[in-house]
Amino acid sequence: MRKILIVEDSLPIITLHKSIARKAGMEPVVAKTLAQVKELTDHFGEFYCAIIDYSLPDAPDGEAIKYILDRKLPGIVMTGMLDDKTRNNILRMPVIDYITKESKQAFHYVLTLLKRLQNNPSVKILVVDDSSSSRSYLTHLLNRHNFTVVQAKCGVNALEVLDDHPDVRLIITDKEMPNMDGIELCNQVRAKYTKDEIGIIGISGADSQALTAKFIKNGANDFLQKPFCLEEFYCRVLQNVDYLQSIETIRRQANTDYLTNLANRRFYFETVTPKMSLPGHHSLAMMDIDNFKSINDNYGHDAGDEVLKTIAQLLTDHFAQDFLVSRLGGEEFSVFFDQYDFMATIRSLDGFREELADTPIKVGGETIYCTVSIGVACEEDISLDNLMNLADERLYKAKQTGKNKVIFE
Ligand SMILES: Nc1nc2c(ncn2[C@@H]2O[C@H](COP(=O)(O)OP(=O)(O)OP(=O)(O)O)[C@@H](O)[C@H]2O)c(=O)[nH]1
Repeated sequence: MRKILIVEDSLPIITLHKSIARKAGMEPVVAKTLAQVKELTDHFGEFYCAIIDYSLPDAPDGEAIKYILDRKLPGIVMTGMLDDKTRNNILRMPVIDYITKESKQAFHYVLTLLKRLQNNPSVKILVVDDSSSSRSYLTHLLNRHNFTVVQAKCGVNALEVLDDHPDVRLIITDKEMPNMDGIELCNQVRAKYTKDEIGIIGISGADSQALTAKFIKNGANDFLQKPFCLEEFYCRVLQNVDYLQSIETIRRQANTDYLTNLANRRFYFETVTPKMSLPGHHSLAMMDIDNFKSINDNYGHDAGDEVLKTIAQLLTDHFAQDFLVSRLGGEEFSVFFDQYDFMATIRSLDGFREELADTPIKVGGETIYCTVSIGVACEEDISLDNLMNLADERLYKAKQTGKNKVIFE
């Protein structure tokens, strides 16, 4: 478990911070004074970050913040002092963020921030600017929040970097650049990716209000005017990342079966249908658990759910490299194959069937064994409906002729 250093002298706030740290999956260690912080210096390497109160009994003017940041431990500052002088003092230091203890909301914000910091390494941001010092500065700011950053020196270079890093989620781009400027880059990116797939924040030093609209009209999600204040920069980046992640979550939930985490019926049809118009053979398997009703009746619905999850996991283990595994509904699954070696497909399905039959599924002290019947079809020039119907007919034949088998003709 990651450790977090809490530098705070107020007992109620220590209690709050401890609970927030645990909710964020971190182990809190408390220091109430700068002297206690200094005693922990040799252990700074063990901490993920620190939450630091601006004013401590032996460090009234932010001295603990400086001490901690100078020793490269990332810090979030909390303060009850709301004046501009303190704010400017804090923002001159390389803090992750600073939060005023104005309300309960501030502590909620700390929790969100701690969760984000742990999640941000999985968020890749592309910084596009022809000035290497601007690129470095922006990269440095983003690294402070643990984002993964890649860079490009112009629009053309950005498109190349994007090809190499299709997992980029956000682009922060300057306007004026040689080869291709930020506006044209927006256009080019939008030809391939929607605003929900990749966010774009345009940045420009030019003092023109029209530019904001131009960036947005050409596909940017947001805009920042240089020179920007750090707080605004982070707010806009975090807001855009949050938006993109929310969309991603909604999309994942809409496409995924809640119980097994496999693709659901909707996603299966949406994804497989375009494949059918490609030339060549297409093959898919329809499968159905044998006597599943009696599993539910004998062991209960929860045990039935465990069986479904076990089968889903085994299907993923066997066929993740194939095009798509889906739970179409109830106790019915389908695998759509990307390769046309039909006999190899039959062998792999039969291997799966055998392994499932030999897999003990343990639920609440009981051990359940179950089997599946599988129908497979492989055809050229056929609609998805017809291919599924053909596989279904063979699945029915498998059920009628003893179950626990693969039928492919
Ligand atoms: N536990 C659980 N059961 C489900 C779920 N969805 C469907 N079922 C059950 O799946 C069972 C399907 O039963 P039947 O269609 O009679 O098929 P079967 O007993 O497998 O018989 P055969 O297909 O002939 O081998 C029903 O009891 C449904 O309630 C689910 O999400 N969880």
